[in-house]
Amino acid sequence: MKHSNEAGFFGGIQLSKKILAAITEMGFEEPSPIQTQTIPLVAAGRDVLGQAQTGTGKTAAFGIPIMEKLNPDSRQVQALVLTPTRELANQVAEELAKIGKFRRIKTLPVYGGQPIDRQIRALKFGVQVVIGTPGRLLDHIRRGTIKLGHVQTLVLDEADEMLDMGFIDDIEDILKAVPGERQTLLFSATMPLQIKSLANRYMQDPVEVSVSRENITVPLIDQFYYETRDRLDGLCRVLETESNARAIVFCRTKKGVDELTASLQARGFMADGLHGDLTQSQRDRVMKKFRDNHLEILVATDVAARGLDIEHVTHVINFDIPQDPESYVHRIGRTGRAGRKGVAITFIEPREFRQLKLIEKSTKTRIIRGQLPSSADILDRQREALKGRLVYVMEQGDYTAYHDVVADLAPDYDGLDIAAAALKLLLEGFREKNDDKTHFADTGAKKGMVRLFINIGRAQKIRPEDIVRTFAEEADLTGNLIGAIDIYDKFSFVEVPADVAERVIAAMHKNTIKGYKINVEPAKAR
Ligand SMILES: Nc1ncnc2c1ncn2[C@@H]1O[C@H](COP(=O)(O)OP(=O)(O)OP(=O)(O)O)[C@@H](O)[C@H]1O
Ligand SMILES: [Mg+2]
Repeated sequence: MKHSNEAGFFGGIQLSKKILAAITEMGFEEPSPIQTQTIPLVAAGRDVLGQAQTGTGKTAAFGIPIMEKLNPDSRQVQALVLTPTRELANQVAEELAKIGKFRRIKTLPVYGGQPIDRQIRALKFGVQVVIGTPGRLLDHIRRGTIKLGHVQTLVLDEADEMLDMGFIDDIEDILKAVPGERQTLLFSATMPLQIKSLANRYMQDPVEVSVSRENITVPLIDQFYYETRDRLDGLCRVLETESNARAIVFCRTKKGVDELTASLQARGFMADGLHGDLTQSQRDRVMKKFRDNHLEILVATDVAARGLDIEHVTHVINFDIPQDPESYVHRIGRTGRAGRKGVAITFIEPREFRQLKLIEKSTKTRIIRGQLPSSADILDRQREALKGRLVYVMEQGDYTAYHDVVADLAPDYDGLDIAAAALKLLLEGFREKNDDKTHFADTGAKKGMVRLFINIGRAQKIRPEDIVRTFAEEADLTGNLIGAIDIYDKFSFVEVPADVAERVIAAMHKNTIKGYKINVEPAKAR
């Protein structure tokens, strides 16, 4: 190869100048342990079963030697990488493209939910590396729109997931389309024994590289659990105390994701949801928002558990406890990546304690019992944050319009008192004394009314009129209620007279609108 005489070193590994320039541009200075151990093996053509903790550079561990070996002058697909999710296919494609940039190697992500015609055109034009999810790849294989006869290297990223029941048939079908004489690479942070033995069927004399057999979770992640019966309240407390958090919150089901997203949005958090029932363009939009830091909270199913590398995720929160220890390892691994610190929080109900212990045992880690922040803690933090914002406003200097207010009060009140009262007003809002008979929090509702939060999930076909009518009928509040209900934006809130609020909630709990279960609860004060 013509580049082989111009070489340099990445740690102790010899690489061509072009690859070295690319990874230097990516900010890589030293290889990570999995890279040190596997790059030479992959370069030498061996089959490798690679296991290393989340966020320790497994992508480049296979990506660097693959991009080094490929022939950029041939337009045949020479390497095929399989990933379990579309988002991961995209991300791996991008990382490989960066590594191969100066060798002008073309990579193409191929997954469902994207127009197939565009993919077919790109494949026809010729690419050297395809990164795809099994379903769409099979589609191309069956249509004859992808030729895999020149594949030299096959990678199963998240190998244990790919060889798990859900994907195994598809994988076997794809294997039939690639040459038997090939290099096979399997990577994951978790490699259960039964998967390992299964893997042997697809590999030839594989070398097993295991960087962290003992400790499969990342030591830089502080792991806590909170035991509570009101997880939504607990989550809000956590999120409210962490003012600069960028969190991924995992739920067990798609419906759970929708409901939690709506609840968080209704409480004013910048949150959005990700799961497999959304359209691809919705998924792309949410991912982009989160990556660009336009979202504080990504609420997701396990579709986001594996492989995703999003900068500066500070917290991973298991709103629902993961189904198995592997899922726990991968979920929390979305934080604490590439040497950064992270926090993982798992909410459990008392009956889930055993499940938590099982996770602790099989991951050989300790998950420390945490104390949920009290309302006083939250206020403390908010006061601190307020101080910062106040200084900012003073530095900006654009508040002379309020001088008169202070000047009016100044003869009768102390300046320190005026300022402190103004801050209290800002943080806690305005509440008249004696207006607090119910347990409903002050949410800024009109006097004598309370605000109820309506969780309509994804039942977006419901019109405001349907809600009003059902409220009126079912709570037996015909007549006077209808005029009293105010529908707010996205019809997330209604305001009802304080004295009927309890009845409305009870009646709506038994009820559905157009077949959808509608959850109604008192809105939380913010
Ligand atoms: N040698 C290196 N030096 C600095 N950063 C690196 C190095 N290798 C990889 N990285 C960066 O570390 C981050 C994590 O890498 P990667 O996504 O490959 O981890 P992973 O081991 O595949 O994790 P997971 O198990 O979650 O899939 C990425 O942002 C990647 O660019
Ligand atoms: Mg990975």
